[in-house]
Amino acid sequence: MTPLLTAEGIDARYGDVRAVSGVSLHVDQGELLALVGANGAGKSTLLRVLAGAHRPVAGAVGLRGDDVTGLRDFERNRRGICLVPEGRRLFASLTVRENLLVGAGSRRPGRWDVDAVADVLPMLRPLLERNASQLSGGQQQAVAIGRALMSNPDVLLLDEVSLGLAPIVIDELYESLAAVRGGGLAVILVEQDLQRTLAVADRLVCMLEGEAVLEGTPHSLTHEAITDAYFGHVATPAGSGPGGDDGGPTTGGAGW
Ligand SMILES: Nc1ncnc2c1ncn2[C@@H]1O[C@H](COP(=O)(O)OP(=O)(O)OP(=O)(O)O)[C@@H](O)[C@H]1O
Repeated sequence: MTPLLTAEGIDARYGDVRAVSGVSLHVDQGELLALVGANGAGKSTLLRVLAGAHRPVAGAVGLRGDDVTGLRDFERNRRGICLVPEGRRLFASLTVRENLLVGAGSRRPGRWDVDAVADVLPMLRPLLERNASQLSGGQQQAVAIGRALMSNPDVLLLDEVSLGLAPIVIDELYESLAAVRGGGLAVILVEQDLQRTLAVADRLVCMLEGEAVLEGTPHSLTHEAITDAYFGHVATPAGSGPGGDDGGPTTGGAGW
């Protein structure tokens, strides 16, 4: 079976800064692939390369076997790749409903309209006529996800959806994500909270200093292997385990 979305040998830079180096990965229809790694590992850059928002210096992006490397972000959006970037980027002067309708611009056929979005993101239903500037962080994130769904994507790229949000709001967003995934949608998720990631991911790829250093299913990988790949060392020094202050993974308070 041809994977839905592929990256082959991606190199990406910001001037002299090498952000992604030789990364290959794929996601299948209906699969949730988690991208994990420390701050600066290259996860956001890789998502932007997949979405067409950052041009790689080498490598190729494929969608259903077609090479889409030369297509711009809006062209890839029309073909079913949609990025929810870190930072939400809503139109502050528009209502929630209007922000959602902006996402429908690609006019791809599919199941998503304002009502269907409000069904899976119920916190939005009472807010549809409210101005986006009046929303909490969690509500803004829900709008950003809903706006992406309105484009009827085949693959959704989610960058740090839970950043800065209260745990109860994150729980609600993850419940919505489970509802959203029906119907074969593929998701690539960047998330700092490893415990949450392991609970929802079908497969994960760990990045370190721009490279993909570990890949497998949550069941096939030990916590030690993930932690070592995350930090780039073989043994975890005393006092610097996951969830510490060194930019490492957070575990939502539960040890693993
Ligand atoms: N706009 C930019 N200009 C210059 N360098 C950048 C820019 N954005 C990212 N970088 C650098 O590229 C590298 C990869 O960053 P990237 O944001 O992709 O990593 P990340 O894994 O998503 O980290 P984070 O979790 O902090 O977002 C880092 O060294 C970062 O400093």
